[in-house]
Amino acid sequence: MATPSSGEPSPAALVESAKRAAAFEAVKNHFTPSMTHVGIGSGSTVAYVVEAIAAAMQEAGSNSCVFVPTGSQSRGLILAAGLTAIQYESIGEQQMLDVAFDGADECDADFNLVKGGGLCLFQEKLVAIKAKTFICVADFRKDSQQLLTTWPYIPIEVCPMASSYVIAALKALGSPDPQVRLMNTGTQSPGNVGPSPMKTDQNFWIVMAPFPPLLTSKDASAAGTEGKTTEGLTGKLWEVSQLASAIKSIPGVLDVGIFTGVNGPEAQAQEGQGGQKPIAAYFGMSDGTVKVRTADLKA
Ligand SMILES: O=C[C@H](O)[C@H](O)[C@H](O)COP(=O)(O)O
Repeated sequence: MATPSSGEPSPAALVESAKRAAAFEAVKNHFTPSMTHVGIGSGSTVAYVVEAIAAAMQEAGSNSCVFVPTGSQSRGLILAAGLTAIQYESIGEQQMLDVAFDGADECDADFNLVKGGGLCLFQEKLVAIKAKTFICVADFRKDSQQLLTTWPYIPIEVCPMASSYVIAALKALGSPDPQVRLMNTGTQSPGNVGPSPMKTDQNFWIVMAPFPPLLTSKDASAAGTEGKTTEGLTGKLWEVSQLASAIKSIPGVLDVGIFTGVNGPEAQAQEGQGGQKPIAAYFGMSDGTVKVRTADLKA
């Protein structure tokens, strides 16, 4: 395999600088130190969001904003940056977060997301739907027309005792080979015959469910299927939100790593609070620029 000549950044370094550029641009456009409550997602890209927020707060000499984490890794990032973390449970019923920032494994043309590739999805969804606006921050690999084009599976958080039942139900929905996500370590304790399942912050398991690429609602309307499944070349094709609700309704599923439905302003126009979908997605590109996709806010 060819190695980059000296002086050229490696592919991994390019991805990291793309994540950082996207994070700093998103924070510049959507965070102000006068905000009071901000949600912080999980994953490697969000680390740069926290870095950018901490720098903005330090520059403003402000320390009045509190941050709501989406799991143990997220909480660690907030505290390590010298920021104040509060528990999700302590947020009042009517209190909304000014904004929430989070990463994604894939973002489609209609701002539906796949999330949970780093085992976090349930708390991320709780935080997203408590935010007035949700901003997605990612690198160029995550920018897609349809979900599951590049990312290979839907992460689903399940109660361990129900995992076999959930897997059978996912096969019935058309997933070719759903699997419990296992630790990729060779270490085994005596009597333990194989690697253990990875555990989420809720002590649940993740089932990885591959499906053919998911139709956006526009794709489904154009195909005349109105959100129902259709037979494609690779088997059943699902519209994103139909599949998300079919999976969510399987007994034993805590939540599904598809963020879909409405965004924050659309939810508020319907007298709700926040929404699962971001209003903007920032993608750091390999050439150092940042591509910004902004939802058409009709609400
Ligand atoms: O489980 C993890 C979260 O959903 C992450 O936000 C997502 O996997 C993206 O992570 P990263 O920024 O590391 O690509």
